[in-house]
Amino acid sequence: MLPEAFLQAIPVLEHIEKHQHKAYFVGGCVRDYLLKRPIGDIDIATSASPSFIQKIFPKVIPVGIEHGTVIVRHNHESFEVTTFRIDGDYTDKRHPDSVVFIDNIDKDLERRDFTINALAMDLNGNMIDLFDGIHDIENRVIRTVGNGYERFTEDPLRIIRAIRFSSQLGFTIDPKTLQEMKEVSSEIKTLAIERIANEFSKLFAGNDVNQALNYVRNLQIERYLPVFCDSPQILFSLPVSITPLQSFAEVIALFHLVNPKIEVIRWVKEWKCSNKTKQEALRLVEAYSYFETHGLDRWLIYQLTPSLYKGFIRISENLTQTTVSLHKLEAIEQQLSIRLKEELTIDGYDLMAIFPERKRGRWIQELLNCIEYKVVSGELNNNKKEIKEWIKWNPPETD
Ligand SMILES: Nc1ccn([C@@H]2O[C@H](COP(=O)(O)OP(=O)(O)OP(=O)(O)O)[C@@H](O)[C@H]2O)c(=O)n1
Ligand SMILES: [Mg+2]
Repeated sequence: MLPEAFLQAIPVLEHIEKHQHKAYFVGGCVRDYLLKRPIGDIDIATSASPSFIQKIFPKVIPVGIEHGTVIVRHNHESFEVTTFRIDGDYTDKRHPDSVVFIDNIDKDLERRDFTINALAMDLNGNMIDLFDGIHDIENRVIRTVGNGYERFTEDPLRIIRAIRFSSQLGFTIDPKTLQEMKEVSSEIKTLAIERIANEFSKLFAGNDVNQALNYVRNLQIERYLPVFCDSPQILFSLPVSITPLQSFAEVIALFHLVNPKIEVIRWVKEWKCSNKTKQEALRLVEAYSYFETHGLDRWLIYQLTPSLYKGFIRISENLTQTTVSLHKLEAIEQQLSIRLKEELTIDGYDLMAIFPERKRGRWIQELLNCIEYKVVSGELNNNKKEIKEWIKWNPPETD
């Protein structure tokens, strides 16, 4: 019996086959199925043209129709359906200049990156394995389909993908493939940084991140990566054995904490990260720096917010070799009397009313920050009367 993810896609394959076209599961989903790993996205390859797929399914999103890819929506799920194709040259290193649709899957599998990704499976679970992908899965090896030099030149991102798969799957890279990666590695500098960042996030999240980082160091890939290219030693500054990180924000935070001269802002800018990544990295750094001097306390937990607890734990684990328990963070969270500044029972207007003779100014924000700290750390109750009383005895200095 196929896993649930495949079962949901079966009606899509059946519908294509009903129209006298071939359809297979391909790529990562087949690999992960054989490895009994959780299945991510389901990719389907077919002999039907994109326009034919658009005709026979009611809901089709033409995401990359010029390369033969559409998304079929079925039962509120999305399936990437790509027409069998052979690729022309890749002048932009990302998209082939031209693609030719074909009606046979063999050549389609031949253009793919690694043998473990070049498997196809039909509706009944029968495998098409033209390049010994199953053998390589059994032996836990990453090997290119055919000539590695060509595969990596077509898309140099595959060099980083190979290392990412070694991290995620714990596979080793075949020596010949590794040599070919080395030969083409300088082409990495032609890639869009967002694509590299996406692979790097997955690389750092893999269970075998340390093996993967050794590959990165051995191939000296840092020469072609922003920030690292100016300070190659930072790749060697990490603890010898790190535990996986689950987001690029965590990666940036860790690198900044071990190399404080390189600011988070520079990482974010040169790696073209989102604002969300930037904010998370800054918070993690701030929290960890506070933790180093104050240890775990309510103020730390309050600043961190629950969505970053696990990231904070992973950063601490990498830097202190001791484990901070999630349970402990949550227990401290329970003690918090407020979770947000807005929950304070006092605001700027109240402060101005207490000191009517004072002009508006920085003192208001500073006093509010001070009250916020005292309430969070439990020195003051979040009670308007009590806070006012405290202010009376501790009036702010004049600006
Ligand atoms: N540069 C690339 C990217 C993808 N592929 C092929 O397209 C398939 C789907 O690509 P993608 O979803 O990016 O990778 P997956 O192998 O499915 O891995 P993931 O688990 O990350 O989805 C791959 O298996 C591989 O056959 C390729 O040959 N070259
Ligand atoms: Mg995939």
